Formats: sequence, structure tokens, C-alpha cells
Amino acid sequence: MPPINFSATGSDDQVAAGTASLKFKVNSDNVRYTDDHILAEYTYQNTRVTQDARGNVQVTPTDTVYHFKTDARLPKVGLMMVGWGGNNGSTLTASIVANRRNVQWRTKEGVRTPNYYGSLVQASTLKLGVDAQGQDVFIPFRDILPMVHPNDLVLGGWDINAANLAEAMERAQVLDYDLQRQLRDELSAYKPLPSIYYPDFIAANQSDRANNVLAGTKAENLAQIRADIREFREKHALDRVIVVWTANTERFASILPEVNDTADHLLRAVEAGHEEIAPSTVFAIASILEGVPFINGSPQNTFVPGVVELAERHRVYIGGDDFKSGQTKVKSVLVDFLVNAGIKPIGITSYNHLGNNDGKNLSAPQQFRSKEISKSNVVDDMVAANSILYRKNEHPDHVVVIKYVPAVGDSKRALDEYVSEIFMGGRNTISLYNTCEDSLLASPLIIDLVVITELMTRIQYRTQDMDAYAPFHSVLSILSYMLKAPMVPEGTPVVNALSKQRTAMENVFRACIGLPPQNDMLLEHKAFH
Ligand SMILES: NC(=O)c1ccc[n+]([C@@H]2O[C@H](COP(=O)([O-])OP(=O)(O)OC[C@H]3O[C@@H](n4cnc5c(N)ncnc54)[C@H](O)[C@@H]3O)[C@@H](O)[C@H]2O)c1
Ligand SMILES: O=P([O-])([O-])O[C@@H]1[C@@H](O)[C@H](O)[C@@H](O)[C@H](O)[C@@H]1O
Repeated sequence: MPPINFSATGSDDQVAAGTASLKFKVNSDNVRYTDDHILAEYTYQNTRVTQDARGNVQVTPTDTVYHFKTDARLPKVGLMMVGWGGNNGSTLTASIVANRRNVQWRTKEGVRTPNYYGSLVQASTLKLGVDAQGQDVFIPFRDILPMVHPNDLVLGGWDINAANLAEAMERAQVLDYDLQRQLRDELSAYKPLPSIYYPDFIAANQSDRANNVLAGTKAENLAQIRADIREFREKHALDRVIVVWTANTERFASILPEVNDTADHLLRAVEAGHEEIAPSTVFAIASILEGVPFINGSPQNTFVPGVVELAERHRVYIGGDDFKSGQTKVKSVLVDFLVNAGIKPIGITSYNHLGNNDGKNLSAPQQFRSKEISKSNVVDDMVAANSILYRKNEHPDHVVVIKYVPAVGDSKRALDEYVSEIFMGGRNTISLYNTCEDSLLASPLIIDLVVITELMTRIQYRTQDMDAYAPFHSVLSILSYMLKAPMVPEGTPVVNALSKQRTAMENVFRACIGLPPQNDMLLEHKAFH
């Protein structure tokens, strides 16, 4: 990943920021601050468990010293959305503009003001420590390390439909009219770039949207998307660009030897125009080759093995899959609670209906199958962690149903039923009815994905056996909190439990400023005096 040359493009105040703008500094011999960087030495403590041939278990604490180096200078960042004219893309764009201009609007409940609720970074807090009385001290999540503010994001992107962002906002029917009215002028100036459209990958019912499409071969499409990224970066004098796929869910691509199983095969397959190369994969390749992180907000397997290898080769960050916005987010909390309470979910039925264009696309079998997969795997790690409740390879019955009902629009209705075995042969049934305003829940996640991905590009680490600092693995598993089917480096564990995902993010960022992980032991309050 190319290091940012702040002196070249960042505005003076951005370049000047650095550690002088930090909200707090840590008072420790293990943490050092230069004008531009936070340097922290952190001892990572774990516990190694081994079992000998006779079944004897050995438990050994381990210590690994990490050195973290975080660039505290905030770059000028551009967000390019694929599917910019969709419900998520238009809602996010309108909401950032409304926040940036502090546009207020009236509804029947009175005057409303813009906010970033639903963004973990912008609207949640974390416990930093305790005060002299032992009481918890909380700070905004965004203050743990220097992070880009969504108001400062430069927005752009592509869509196979030519509607400008004001037309797209109106079509989405997500935001109140009195707000839309005040944003129309600015949003009408935002026009999506023509995009790649290979009809076989999304539902046939999307064909009537495709009036803003690139011609040419797949190789020419790749070259054009790369040029679009470069031109966007240069036009806005950006230090960093991040691309997010919030376009329609594609069918899964087959993994084919000599086609997409390695980086070189994949690049050759694009040159040859192979039919199994999806638009989302072309966007991922273009982003990687331009040194730009790529995040997949949909469930399809954009990251075929060749893409992952290419990202590793170029040390570019990728992350996915599928925004975790509503029904699945609740599931990753509820099943975690049940299983960790020693209660055995045996039946999980997740039904929802929605009437937006995403729902229309998902009404096609192959596109639904992509979503069904990403929504179905979310309990696997929690179930596998409890061998008291579940035999090896035993799982709850888990059914996912999605129906397209235009009448409800973007206001998705989720109905869930959890049937569990409880004490002495009893049964517990939990039924939930959850009106998930799809785009109002997903849009803030895009902010978190972009802001945390950008932060990760400014953090490097070194352990005692490394002679230089290095970026993390290209597959950004730290993004898992925002994603239904978290991508992880090959051979590493997939964590879906929401509390673990958030704790992991918090504690990694605490380690970057030399602080121990949050543990909630509160020993000082349990001692006798
Ligand atoms: N709560 C949520 O909204 C939520 C949650 C999880 C995942 N997602 C996923 O996010 C994606 C977007 O959701 P949405 O509600 O905004 O859908 P949407 O249908 O409103 O928007 C998708 C946009 O992508 C465009 N598009 C399709 N193919 C394209 C291509 N190849 N290049 C460029 N543009 C293309 C369409 O024209 C449309 O404007 C979907 O895949 C959905 O499954 C949404
Ligand atoms: O995130 P979540 O609410 O579990 O899942 C949602 C699905 O239930 C919905 O049908 C789909 O349209 C959204 O894209 C999203 O994937």
C-alpha cells in the first residue's frame, strides 16, 4: 500500500494536525509521541492450551511484545460508492450533506436535526478507564485514535442508472420530504459515473435501471474504473480513496482453476473477458491495482481467491462481506446470549419482507441464495464454542426467508423466532418483530467501514522478530462488527458474536496507545477495602 505523501496533497491544517490535535495523551513509559506519530509498546497476553497424548491439559500464559506506530495526521479522504444511486448510497450522501450543513427539517413530530446515530464510531462511546473515585470514564469511540470525520469525506461513485443523487434520494423514499427539499440542489449536482453491467450477475428485473453502462471488453472496463479512481483522486486532491460496493447483490461466481483461483489467472481471465468474472470483482481488482482499499457491502463472493492473492501482493486492504444492519445484528447478540447462558437454540427462523430495489433484486433465486448464505452462517462460531449444548457438527435448524413486498418500501419488516431447549426438557420461544429501516440502519455502517479502514491504513506494527514496521494482513477482519459474513485471513477464526467483535476493535485501538484491554473485572470494587 503506497504511504500517503501528506506534504503533497493534504491541506495545511490537515497536515499540521498530527498529535497536537489528540484529545488526550497516555502517561506511560511505553507510549511516545512525535509531531506526527503515536508510538506504543504493548505486551499482548494470551493463553496457550495444549493436550498431551494422555489427555493432560497444559495451560500456559504467553507474552508477545508489539510495537505500534500510528500516523496521527488526518488525510483528505474520498469515498467512491459502487451503486451510488441506490437507497444506501443516496441516503448516506444526503445524510452527510445534511450533517455537514446542519440542515434541520420539520416532520409531524416537530423540528429534526441531523445526526450519525447507528454509527459506532460517531455515536457510541467506550470506557477509557476510571476516575479517582473508581467510576468509569467514557469517551466517544471516535476519540480513541485520530479518525476522519464523515463530514469531511469527498463523495463519488458509479451506478448503472443515470439518476443524479437528488433523483435517487427521491426514488429511495427514505428521507423526509422537508429534508429532501433542502438538499435537492446540492445533490442534483452529484452524478454517478457509468458502470459495469453484466446482466447475468444480478436479477433480470434490474435491466430497466441499466441506462448508464460502460461498453467495451472486461479489460477495457477494468482500465476505465482504474482511470475513474485516479481522476477522482486528482480532481479532489485526495490523499486517500476508499471504494465501497453498495450495488446490488450478485450471484455467486464459480471458483474455476486457471480462471480466478490465483491473481495471475484472474488478471489473464479479465484480459480474456471470461464470463465468470463479476462486476464487483472487476471493481475490486481496479481498486487494488490503484492502491485503494475495497469493501464489499453485499453478500456475493467478490473476493475470489485470485482477488485475495492480488490484495496480499499489493498490500492493499479489502473487507467484507455484506453490511450487518438489522435482523442479523440482533441474531448475533441473541444467540450469543442464549448459548453463553447455557440455553440451547434448536430452531432459528428469520423471515423478512421489504419493498425496496434491494428486495426486488433479492426476489431472484440466485441473488437470494447469496444473501441466504451470508445470513445463515452468523451463528456457527457461537454454536461451535459450546460442546456441552451441541455435539460436533450439530446446529440449530436455521431458516432464512426474504420476500419482496413493494408496499413496505425501505421499511423492512423482520420477524424472528428462536426456539430453545431449556432446563429439564423445557422449551423457550422468543419471537421478535423488528421494523428495520434498511437504509437508515445500513448507511451509518458504511461510515464506520470507511473510517476504520482508513484508520487502519495509518497503523503499522512490529513484533520482536520483525526488523521493520509493517501493515496488517490485507484482509481486514477488524471490520467484522459491521459485516454479516466477516472475511478473515485464510486459516484464522471467524468471529460473529457482536460483543466479541466490538471488544476486539476497542482493544486493538487501546493497544495502539499502549493501554491494556478492557476487562470489566472491577476488582477494585470487589476487594474488602
Ligand atoms: N440494510 C440494507 O440496506 C443492507 C444491509 C445489508 C446489505 N445490503 C446490501 O447493500 C446493497 C445495496 O443496498 P440498497 O438497498 O442500496 O440497494 P439498491 O438496489 O437501492 O441500490 C443498489 C444500486 O446499485 C446499482 N447497481 C447495480 N449493479 C451495479 C453495478 N454493477 N455497478 C454500479 N451500480 C450498480 C443499482 O442501479 C442501484 O442503484 C445490496 O446488495 C444489499 O443487499 C443492504
Ligand atoms: O442485515 P440484515 O437485516 O440481517 O439483512 C437484511 C436482509 O434481511 C434484507 O432482506 C436485505 O434486503 C438487506 O440487504 C439485509 O441484508
